[in-house]
Amino acid sequence: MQKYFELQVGPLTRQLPIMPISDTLAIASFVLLGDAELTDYAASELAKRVPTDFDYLVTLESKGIPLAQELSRCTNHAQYVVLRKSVKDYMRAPQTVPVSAITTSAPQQLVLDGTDADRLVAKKVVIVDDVISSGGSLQAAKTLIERAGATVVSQVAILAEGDAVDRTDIHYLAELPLFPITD
Ligand SMILES: Nc1ncnc2[nH]cnc12
Repeated sequence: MQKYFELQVGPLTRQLPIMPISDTLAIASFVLLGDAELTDYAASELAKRVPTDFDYLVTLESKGIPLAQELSRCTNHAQYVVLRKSVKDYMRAPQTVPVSAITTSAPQQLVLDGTDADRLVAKKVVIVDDVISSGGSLQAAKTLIERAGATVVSQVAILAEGDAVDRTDIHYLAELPLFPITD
């Protein structure tokens, strides 16, 4: 029988299906894409937690994109930057770093388009994502942003998962447990 974790974010409740991702670990599957209500609520709350003075939000493809869009609107920022998972033909001088993520077994990469890298030179950046878990994606994002000559002034997410709940260098709205599989 399908098991669920009840997630509470402020006044909003969601039933997240618990899905195995390996022989030993299951996660409560949090899919922000398509959840307009939660995206808007989370953005309005995160807007209170980001510094007043920053230049760009930077998010990671793909689940962070609607959140960055709405958070940009809430904080009056006309543009934000999306770090992609693959190099596209239309990119100029893309820069890549390897990344390991809890939900993807195959090696992944994170890509910053050179045009976006130029925009980030000497800028103050807030990284925004849906979930921070192992921190692998966040670290890769930070590496790309700093290589471009920008400074990360804050890191925010809707959820912190597993050990990320103890991090003091991120702001988040709710905790998400991991579910070890024992038999
Ligand atoms: N619990 C989760 N659900 C969806 N994506 C994730 N990425 C990291 N943890 C996740």
